[in-house]
Amino acid sequence: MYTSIPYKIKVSYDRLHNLLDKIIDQRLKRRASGSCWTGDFLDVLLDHTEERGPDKLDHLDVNLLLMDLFIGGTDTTTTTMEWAMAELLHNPAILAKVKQELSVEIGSEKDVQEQDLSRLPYLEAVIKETMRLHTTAPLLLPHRAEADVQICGYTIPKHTQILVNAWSISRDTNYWDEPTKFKPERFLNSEIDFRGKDFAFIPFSAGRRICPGLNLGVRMVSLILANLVHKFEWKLPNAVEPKEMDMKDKFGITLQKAEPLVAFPVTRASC
Ligand code: HEM
Repeated sequence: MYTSIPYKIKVSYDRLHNLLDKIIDQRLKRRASGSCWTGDFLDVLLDHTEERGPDKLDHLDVNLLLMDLFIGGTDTTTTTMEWAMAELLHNPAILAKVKQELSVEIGSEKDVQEQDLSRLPYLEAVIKETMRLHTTAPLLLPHRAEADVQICGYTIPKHTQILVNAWSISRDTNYWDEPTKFKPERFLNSEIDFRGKDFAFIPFSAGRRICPGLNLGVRMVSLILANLVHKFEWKLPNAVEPKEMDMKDKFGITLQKAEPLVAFPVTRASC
């Protein structure tokens, strides 16, 4: 099944596959013993294995679906988080604005909660700008034409593999002013969103195959970033100046930082 992928990745996939098998088996035993239905995602999927009809899944379907979510949801969110933190440390004036927003809206005593996120427009702009400048999946995922199509005078034959360069789109000077600069302000008082209707900004893709984890991903990244900034001061190692930080990227399915970010958290009280 995974014959065309590198050996190291295959081993990780196999381990994840086995781990998920164990979790599914445990849950099946619990369900068979009559323990209560938790209503979580796994229970809902397993309910579909007991159905008859076109929606019926088997245990392999459940395993592979969960694997898809693990694979789709891990590198993407951690890479976005790392870039967002790196940009904030690289741009102290922007970091100060995020802190200011958090201090006014949340106050120093409280943690940031999910329901607070709608009151943090500057944080949201920082996350959008991170996804624009460091497009998490630069070529999205490969697609394939189901039929011959004509686009702008070009013929795309049926079965052609299509890669959409979302990275280059989000740096196109026809749509973006000073595209290589990190400027969250460009998203303030702007309608541009990443939900697939603005084709100049498609970090989650668009259309039927748009990332199904969009809402979860954005919430996770926003909540974690907000609390990291709100609860800690951050120091760079070896007295590196923010402007000297290495901000180069390394091409891959996800666009990682070439040099992993290293920074030390210091709790507010001990600063
Ligand atoms: C910042 C976070 C994330 C980003 C930037 C992101 C981005 C993307 C992109 C660009 C695609 C390819 C869409 C396409 O062109 O076909 C994709 C697909 C996918 N994502 Fe995400 N994603 C994120 C978080 C998540 C999370 C948290 C999950 C699940 C828990 C997830 C699950 C998936 C799955 C299952 C697919 C494949 C969908 C399909 O094949 O139709 N993603 N994501």
